[in-house]
Amino acid sequence: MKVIHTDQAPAAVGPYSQAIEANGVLYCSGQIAINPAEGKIVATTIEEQAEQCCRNVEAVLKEAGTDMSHVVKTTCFLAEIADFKAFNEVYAKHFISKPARSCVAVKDLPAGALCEVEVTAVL
Ligand SMILES: CC(=[NH2+])C(=O)[O-]
Repeated sequence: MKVIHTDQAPAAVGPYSQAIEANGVLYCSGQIAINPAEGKIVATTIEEQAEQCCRNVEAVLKEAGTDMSHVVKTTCFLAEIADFKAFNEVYAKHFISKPARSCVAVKDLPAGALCEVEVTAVL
């Protein structure tokens, strides 16, 4: 088991690692739209936040030596299901290989985020 950490993605906001590699699988924690340089969410719209989430995911994958094309499953959380279409438009630009996905709306997300993206990748 190996802990993955990069300063190019936000530091954890709770007791978890950015990702854990185990048996050839990379389990990534959910990414909210924290800008790693600012240490806080600066994006305001769902499109901007989805973009930042995807960039954060990409940074963690890169640190682990992989990329979006190796993602096999994602779980996406939205604070508002009304954002589904706008979220999808940004998401689709990043997850070209269309991994399996579950997308749900939840009551609240950490730090008041509008969305969160969690991925699992095969190394
Ligand atoms: C943001 C996140 N992944 C968490 O567990 O709070």
